[in-house]
Amino acid sequence: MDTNVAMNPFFENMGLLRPARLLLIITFFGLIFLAVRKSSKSRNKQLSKATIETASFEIPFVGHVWAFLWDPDRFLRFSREKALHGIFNLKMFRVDTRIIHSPSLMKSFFALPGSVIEHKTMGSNIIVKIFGFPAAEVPQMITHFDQLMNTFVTQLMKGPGFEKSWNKLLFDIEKIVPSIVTPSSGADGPRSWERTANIEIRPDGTIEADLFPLVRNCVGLLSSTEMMGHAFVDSHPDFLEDAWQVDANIMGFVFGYPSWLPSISKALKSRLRILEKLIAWHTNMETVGPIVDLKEESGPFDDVSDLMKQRQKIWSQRGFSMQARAAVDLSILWALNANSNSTVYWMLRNIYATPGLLGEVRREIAPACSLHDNKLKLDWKRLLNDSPLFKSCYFESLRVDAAPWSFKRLQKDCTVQEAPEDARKSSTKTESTTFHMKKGDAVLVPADLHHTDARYFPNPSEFDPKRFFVETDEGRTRSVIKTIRPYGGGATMCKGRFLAEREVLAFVAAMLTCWDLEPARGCSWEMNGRAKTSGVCSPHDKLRVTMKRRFI
Ligand code: HEM
Repeated sequence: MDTNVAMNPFFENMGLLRPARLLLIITFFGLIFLAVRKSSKSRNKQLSKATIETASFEIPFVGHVWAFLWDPDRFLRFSREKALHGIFNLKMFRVDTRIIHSPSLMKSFFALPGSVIEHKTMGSNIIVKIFGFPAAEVPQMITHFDQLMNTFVTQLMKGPGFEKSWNKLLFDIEKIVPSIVTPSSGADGPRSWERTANIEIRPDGTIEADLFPLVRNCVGLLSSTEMMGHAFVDSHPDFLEDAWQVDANIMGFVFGYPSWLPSISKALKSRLRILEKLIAWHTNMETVGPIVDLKEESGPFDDVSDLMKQRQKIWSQRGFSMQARAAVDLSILWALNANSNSTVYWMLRNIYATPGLLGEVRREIAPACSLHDNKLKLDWKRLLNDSPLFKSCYFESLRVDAAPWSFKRLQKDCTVQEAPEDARKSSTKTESTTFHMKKGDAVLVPADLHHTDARYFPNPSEFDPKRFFVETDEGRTRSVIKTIRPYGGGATMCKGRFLAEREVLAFVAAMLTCWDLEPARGCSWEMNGRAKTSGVCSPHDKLRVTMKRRFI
């Protein structure tokens, strides 16, 4: 007999206690069996399967295409109100297009693995269509996609580059904003943003300008210089004008509108001008070598951001063409400017347009914004963590003015789950519901369909920042983004979201501290509609303002 077994008291006593032990074991496993059965029964009770409802107005063969194209926003909102759940189906010709808009379903959908929502091929094809990336290099792009994307994560979201990036950006904001609309009297004539904003200086020293182009170009010039450095920006001082042309024709590029259409032809010329300058910039950088490894100064490329320096090394190591590098950099310039610049505009306008809010916000941020020697100093921690009203104005501006649509195609069958509280009818509110979707289905997540849903945001068209307030256990008020989705979700969720938040807050704080704005004659803070873009909306109207320095 094995001595170890003999010495073990359990086995020693086994013979004596066998019937009792057997009973014990049976009882033990019996209890486990009952518990498992009970829990699986109750799980089944709390989880029901449902088929995805199809929206009204389906026409044979074309499905919902007509209703959708006629007035997409109205049709989607109508269908949302009719549906039992936060998901419904549109037939686009023969393709099932699942529209998802409740918070739990969006979360469940964006959590699906990359094998279900493949993004590298789709992302690469998009940059071919919109930004002129060479189609022949798509396979190479897919291979190195993660390595290139990771530079955003380490530089703009976390890791050592993150703090450095936004500290640098803020350093320059502190210098630039007080002189933001002090027009140049340089020999080169007015800068492009001065021209597009139609700046006029009045005899009393006040400035009159079109607010949207002013804000969008000033913010753009600042952030693009931080990202690319002076060598690129100086080589093409009007690059932002060209970027706006591309931005205005994104959908035309995606759907391959013919190049003889005047707007597409103009946008193609703009794209070409930027690409040529970016190609020259990359070619010159290549002669210096990987700048990120240089111990000594790199001359005109010294002020290129670390993000771009790191990417230059990868481009070079992986042997991408200059055209490919330029096209992707154009997409970055676009991502950098397309949404945050407009958010600064909307946040300013919303604060001014809401009775009483301007004074309240100024009082809150005053301790975080101080002026010394005509330079603005921002206390970052305070602005970000101790200014709940101000931060909520940012979230509320994104809720009201950002309307990005995330579009995906499923590579595999999958299920998504809706939490009971998101079901629209009380009868379904006690249980979670799962929905099955098939390989090949299209999925659209229009963020604004949730942002305008009165069940989550009462009086959705009202600008009410306090809806983002939460009380902490210590009785403090904090601002929390809650369920809005201005940055999309999943693997392709915006990589610049932290940078954007800081950039927008810094710029708006600086503008509120340094300037008093008033609508010029014939204009008003009242909104006259918004034009939908791929992300944050553009204004329909032209708001001209007079600007007066608050501190001389
Ligand atoms: C308020 C400002 C911004 C908003 C509302 C915004 C919104 C978005 C949205 C909706 C997407 C697509 C997400 C999806 O596919 O689900 C996106 C992607 C992206 N954004 Fe932003 N963005 C902002 C600012 C920025 C800034 C300042 C940068 C800096 C470069 C940036 C960089 C990117 C990049 C690189 C992607 C592509 C991510 C990927 O495909 O993996 N964004 N953004």
